[in-house]
Amino acid sequence: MGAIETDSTGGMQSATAAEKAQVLIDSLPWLKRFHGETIVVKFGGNAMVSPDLQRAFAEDMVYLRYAGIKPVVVHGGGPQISSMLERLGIESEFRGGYRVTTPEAMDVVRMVLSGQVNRELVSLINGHGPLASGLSGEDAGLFRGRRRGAVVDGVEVDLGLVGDVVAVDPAAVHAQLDAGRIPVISSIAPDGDTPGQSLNVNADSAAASLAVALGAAKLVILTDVAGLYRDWPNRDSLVSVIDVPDLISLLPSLESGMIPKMRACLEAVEGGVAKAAIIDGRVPHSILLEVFTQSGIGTEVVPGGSGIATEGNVA
Ligand SMILES: Nc1ncnc2c1ncn2[C@@H]1O[C@H](COP(=O)(O)OP(=O)(O)O)[C@@H](O)[C@H]1O
Ligand SMILES: CC(=O)N[C@@H](CCC(=O)OP(=O)(O)O)C(=O)O
Repeated sequence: MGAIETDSTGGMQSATAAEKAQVLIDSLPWLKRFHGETIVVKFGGNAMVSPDLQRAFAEDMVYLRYAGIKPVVVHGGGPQISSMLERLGIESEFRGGYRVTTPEAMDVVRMVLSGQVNRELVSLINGHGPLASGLSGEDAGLFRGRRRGAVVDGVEVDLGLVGDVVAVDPAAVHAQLDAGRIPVISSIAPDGDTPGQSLNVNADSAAASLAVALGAAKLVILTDVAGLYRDWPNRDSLVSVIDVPDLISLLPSLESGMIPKMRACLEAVEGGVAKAAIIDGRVPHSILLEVFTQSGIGTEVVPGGSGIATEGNVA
């Protein structure tokens, strides 16, 4: 598409009819590849801070749905939780990429994710028709969680009410998909060991567990950077494709938010999802570019074993 002039927002201001048609035709192999398939999309809190980006994201989900693909949204809301905690004067800190979650903070996490962010996304999608339906990981036995800690600088850290998803019953999601809906899921899980207790699950990790349970064709994680940087924050070290063995060796050197994200990609691909991608949610409609173009954007994690990692050559 090098010949097409674009404006500052990436719009095709002066594309000819033939060029516009070519863009549509170029998507044909991907429409065929993903028709009838499930794609789990994780929408991160940092990628959803702008109302315009939220609206574009909702359009993309509707577009995928009408293209015959089954999108399933798992959302975070870390910045939104932090801002509510601050307003309420409740302290919170991150250790090893996870929020240390007290019982008081857990109430806020649940209120913001299931009561605010989930509702906003559902209503934005439903501005296009009655398509989206909100769920929490607590609904209909969707997720079962177990408390986890973290190891920071070689020391075991208690994260409080933070958990991993250890079992998924995707029946409720299948029911929504069968009804033609777009499920929108918040990352809260009931604690399988303590009835009545909810756990705060990192949304990347929840999305990966769900992608595996659904047998999704792809997991796409939207965030606020262009992808994985091998040598963060060196902007020349963006990784375009990385295979599982290479990612496993890179994981111990990663920092903060990238740790759960790359662990999630690993879990998804090792669980049978053919590809997991980290893409830049700040680019409007980045998900369409990821799904419907040859090179995709951002960083793709693939099973591999062939040492195919490449840097600095993102499309
Ligand atoms: N190696 C890395 N590559 C890319 N980003 C990194 C890396 N290490 C740390 N980061 C940080 O991780 C952040 C993304 O994680 P996070 O803030 O949790 O996003 P989200 O809200 O989308 O889940 C980036 O904005 C960046 O600051
Ligand atoms: C345990 C843990 O850290 N949970 C996250 C859940 C939300 C989330 O993952 O949001 P993003 O996708 O926007 O980062 C949190 O409390 O912030």
